[in-house]
Amino acid sequence: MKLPAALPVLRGAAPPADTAGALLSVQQLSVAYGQSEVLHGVSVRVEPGQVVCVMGRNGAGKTTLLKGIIGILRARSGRVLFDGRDLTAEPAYSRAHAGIGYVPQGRGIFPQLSVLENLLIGLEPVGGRDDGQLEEVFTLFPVLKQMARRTAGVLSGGQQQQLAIGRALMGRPRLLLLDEPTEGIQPSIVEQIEGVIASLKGRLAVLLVEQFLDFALANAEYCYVLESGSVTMEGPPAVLDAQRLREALAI
Ligand SMILES: Nc1ncnc2c1ncn2[C@@H]1O[C@H](COP(=O)(O)OP(=O)(O)OP(=O)(O)O)[C@@H](O)[C@H]1O
Repeated sequence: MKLPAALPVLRGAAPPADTAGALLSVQQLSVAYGQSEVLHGVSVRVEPGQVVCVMGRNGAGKTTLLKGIIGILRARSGRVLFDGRDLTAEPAYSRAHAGIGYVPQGRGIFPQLSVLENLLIGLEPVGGRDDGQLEEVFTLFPVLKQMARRTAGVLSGGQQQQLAIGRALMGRPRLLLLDEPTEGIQPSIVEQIEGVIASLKGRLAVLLVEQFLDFALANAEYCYVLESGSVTMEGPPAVLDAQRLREALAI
């Protein structure tokens, strides 16, 4: 993808004060591992149906941000609001029940269980009810239907990624957190995952962590760049300074 010509960097742009209309509003979130704070006052906003990308080099704090949003890691300070509801003190399962789906880096599938069993586990946030999600997931990822009875551990990396996304979709999330879905995946599957994200656009909001710049810029409507645990750039892909972006991502 051709990057746009250099335009102003929106460094240190003030976080949106109002949360009206936002599906997700992360406000000045700080997260620490023990005494070591790695996320410093990060503010991120996702509108309903919007695809938003978080970029940054290794160790910038992208995964920590997603874990702070889903509640695997607790906030040291700041707030996580979802659909106007303050989830900051809520455990991860409450956030999943509220409508946040999470596809962790490395996929987090259960290798000993079958593909179908993995998918059915994804129904937990909706009380085990399948109102057609399984067929929808099979339509999005036909290979999962073909391999439904197979042990998930035998799937290729790309198939496991599809399974992880499919499992998250079984819970009918309104926001999907995707941590590096293209990592270690062959180009044809990257295209397929890109197609799925495109097909989800408008129906479901996606907060995508991605190091693959072209993938991020092609798919996101708004981007944040994290450096050392802080947002240093943000804006729609067309207004991000291409040179500065490459420097921030060390490309
Ligand atoms: N369990 C942990 N205990 C202590 N420090 C951690 C832990 N997990 C991550 N960190 C540190 O927190 C910082 C941010 O890590 P994080 O995994 O969020 O970065 P990232 O941007 O997702 O990187 P990557 O692209 O490599 O996944 C890094 O300095 C990392 O070493």
